[in-house]
Amino acid sequence: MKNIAVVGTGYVGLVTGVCLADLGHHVICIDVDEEKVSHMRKGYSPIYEPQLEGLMKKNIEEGRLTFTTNHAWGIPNMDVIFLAVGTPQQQDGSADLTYVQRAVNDIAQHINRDVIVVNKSTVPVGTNESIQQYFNQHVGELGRVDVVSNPEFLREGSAVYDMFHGDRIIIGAENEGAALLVEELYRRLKLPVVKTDIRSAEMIKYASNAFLATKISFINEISSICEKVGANIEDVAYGMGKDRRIGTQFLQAGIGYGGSCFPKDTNALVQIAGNVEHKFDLLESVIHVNNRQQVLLVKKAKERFGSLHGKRVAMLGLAFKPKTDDIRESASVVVANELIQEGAYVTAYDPIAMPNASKVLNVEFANSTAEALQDADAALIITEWDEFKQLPLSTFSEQMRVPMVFDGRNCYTLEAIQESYLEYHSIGRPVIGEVDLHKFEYTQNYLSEHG
Ligand SMILES: NC(=O)c1ccc[n+]([C@@H]2O[C@H](COP(=O)([O-])OP(=O)(O)OC[C@H]3O[C@@H](n4cnc5c(N)ncnc54)[C@H](O)[C@@H]3O)[C@@H](O)[C@H]2O)c1
Ligand SMILES: O=c1ccn([C@@H]2O[C@H](COP(=O)(O)OP(=O)(O)O[C@H]3O[C@H](CO)[C@@H](O)[C@H](O)[C@H]3O)[C@@H](O)[C@H]2O)c(=O)[nH]1
Repeated sequence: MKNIAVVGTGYVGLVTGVCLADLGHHVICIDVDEEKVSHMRKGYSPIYEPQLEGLMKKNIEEGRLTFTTNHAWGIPNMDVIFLAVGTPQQQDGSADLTYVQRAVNDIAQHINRDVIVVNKSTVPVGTNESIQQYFNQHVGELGRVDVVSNPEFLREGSAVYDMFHGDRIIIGAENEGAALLVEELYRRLKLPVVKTDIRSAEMIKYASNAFLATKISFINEISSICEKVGANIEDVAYGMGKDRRIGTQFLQAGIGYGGSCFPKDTNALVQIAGNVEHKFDLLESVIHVNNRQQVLLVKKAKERFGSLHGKRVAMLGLAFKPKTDDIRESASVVVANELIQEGAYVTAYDPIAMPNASKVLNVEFANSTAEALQDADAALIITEWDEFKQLPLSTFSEQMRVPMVFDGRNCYTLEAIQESYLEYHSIGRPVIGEVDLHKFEYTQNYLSEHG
């Protein structure tokens, strides 16, 4: 069992640290965010991620997991140092490597022996070679550093599960001994290991995310054609996915992909490809389709009402996907801002993500689905939380002023909708029901005039 430091304790670093500790290693998680660290020391996870907190507490109690803000305490005497800091998007779409550079500098200052630095941050091809050169120049006589690229493929909302049951572990290394040692760290997981050179490992990460994003934009384009020709995207995706060469996963049509990875990684790969010789036209279209898809519900609602000015709109779901409190690049942010711009009054509800959303969204927040739907003229479903999928459809008709639903995640079967009193617009499927908007307008005018 090895002594491991993990630098950067966000989604990737914390899950990596906790899971490596659970495999039996001694892990010190280092983060510059003092509040986060003091929280984690007490066994509280700063992020909502199923299974994570329980596993964290267990490994703290069993003495294999500690947290610090102090690189000088965490870095010396380690066998392996994982790097898992953020690589956000810059204005031009390329990856911002500021945090990586700072963390590498922090690590270099405190290395006192031979060590392997394993990079899990998603970085442009060539970055890990630059990191290797930096260590070669700055660590000197105190120890030899071997940099290994080990990109991460976990999904938020199922991160712990993915760590233990991933499809593959990618190890990119120039030094065979370093690659073997990293493989050994994960041995108990019994997962397939792909060993390659560093540049190919870096490329595997970007290419994988770009391909998955392409699948989503492809099925979203097909869903628009389904709407035009009267086909049903659910049946089309199922029928396509049964072909094992295509596969059923990532063919869920909706209001586009969000999150901290697909948007930034697709943009970064477009930048890596460049503007002239290898211009990545296909991926640029994927991004364009996704931007269009994120505003689709607002477009549909606007078309249906004529104008959204003064309408009360309920937004169900804010997280970029279920089972996470992350709203980074979520369609909800785009949708809320569009609605506000159109002059609508927005009330939003999300089972988990409201504290994060309240930092960036200027909307009203409700305490429950029913409260959000109260007197609404339209409901927009943004995230397919089970809570919404299991909602009796009568809740919409009972709570809303106008029972008009725009479902961006196809949460309900058309059969169930047919038995409800809703007008229901979804993605790539026929519209069901038709409310008489004149009747509702008349009632509203009558009530406002006569009290
Ligand atoms: N979030 C995901 O699902 C996911 C999955 C696979 C890969 N990735 C990649 O992994 C990397 C990390 O992503 P994330 O979502 O975990 O980021 P994050 O923003 O959640 O966490 C990064 C953490 O690093 C800390 N940090 C920054 N500089 C530091 C330093 N010098 N020393 C110590 N700590 C420092 C920050 O305080 C923060 O807590 C990114 O490159 C991302 O693209 C993310
Ligand atoms: O069929 C689908 C599948 C996903 N999505 C959307 O795509 C986004 C991303 O979903 P998902 O991939 O499940 O979550 P992430 O946590 O962003 O994980 C992706 O990004 C991570 C960061 O790089 C990688 O590690 C993972 O392998 C990769 O799946 C979300 O907005 C989903 O709603 C769809 O619209 N349709």
